[in-house]
Amino acid sequence: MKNFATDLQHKIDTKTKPIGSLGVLETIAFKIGNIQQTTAPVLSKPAILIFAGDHGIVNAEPVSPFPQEVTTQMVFNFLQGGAAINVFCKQNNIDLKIIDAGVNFDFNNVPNLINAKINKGTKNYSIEPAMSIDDCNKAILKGKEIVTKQFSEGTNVIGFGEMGIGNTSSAALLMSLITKLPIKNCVGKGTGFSPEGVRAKKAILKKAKNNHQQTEDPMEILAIFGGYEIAMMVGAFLQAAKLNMVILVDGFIVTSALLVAQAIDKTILNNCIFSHCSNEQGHFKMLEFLKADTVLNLGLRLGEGTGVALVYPIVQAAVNFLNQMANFESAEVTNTKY
Ligand SMILES: O=C(O)c1ccc[n+]([C@@H]2O[C@H](COP(=O)([O-])O)[C@@H](O)[C@H]2O)c1
Ligand SMILES: Cc1cc2nc[nH]c2cc1C
Repeated sequence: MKNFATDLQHKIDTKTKPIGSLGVLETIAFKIGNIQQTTAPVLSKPAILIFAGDHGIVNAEPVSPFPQEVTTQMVFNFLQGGAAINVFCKQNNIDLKIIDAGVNFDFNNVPNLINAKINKGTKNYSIEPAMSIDDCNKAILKGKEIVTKQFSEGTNVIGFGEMGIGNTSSAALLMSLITKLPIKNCVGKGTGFSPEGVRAKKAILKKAKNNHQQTEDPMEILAIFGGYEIAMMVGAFLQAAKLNMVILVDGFIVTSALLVAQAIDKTILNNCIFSHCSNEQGHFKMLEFLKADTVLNLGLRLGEGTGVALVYPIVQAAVNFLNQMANFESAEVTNTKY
């Protein structure tokens, strides 16, 4: 008896094209068909959720060339439609939501901003855990709740973006603890540090890592070194997989949240498509750890979910060829004899 995967592969292989000639689009089509367990998958109401949060360490140590207030300023920029992610979402008809996960500013019911604030930024993990386990859990729950709401609005394909000055440092620490790679392989220039800046950042983060009891528990690692936006994305990943959505994975910080989420539940990876390889040194090794192939390699290093917004038309094209192309028989095209 033939199984489902064989039927799906047969449908892909009998389209009017040489076998394999649509390359990565064929891999994507197979993956989405497999997620939805159908040979005629549908993508509905694509959405990107941007989680924003501040990091206590930023005001104490030189881990970013930008000051903390840029997180707040960029949240206003997202709400006004002026950021890169706004432009790309508009171009590709992607629903965009902005979430205050833990920004160090009182927004006081600013229209269109989803208020999920747990605290006004994390604590400085050079000296104490960034979050209490309790607050970290609250963030995870909020992330789950927000994804459930988006799903109830009809979304079955989702991506996450983030904004948080200093969050490449958190991401590097999470990466180092989960992959067991040394800090030096996980730290990069972030928003644009000079080589000297990166050197100092590595020394600060190595010291911060050694200031805490080493643990292998993903929840503890997240609470000690994470951020509210990262913890909320961990919850978002877990819930999106539970709801069997197609999950599009963005750059370095978003993938660090996925590293934590997959340490809690490995099966999440079955639902993930990786948009791009970020230019942040460390992302490539993160992807290698996850055995993940990416679709784009555009030298992106922005975050916000921009890789996801840019890859979406290609993902849609994969589903469209599967649903709309003729096959050799229907189009009466002669297939290979050999
Ligand atoms: O997504 C990426 O690969 C990425 C790589 C480097 C930087 N970023 C963005 O830059 C910010 C963090 O950089 P930093 O230098 O402040 O740690 C944060 O807002 C991220 O969205 C994002
Ligand atoms: C300007 C700016 C825009 C960003 N978008 C995501 N991270 C960012 C960091 C900075 C500094």
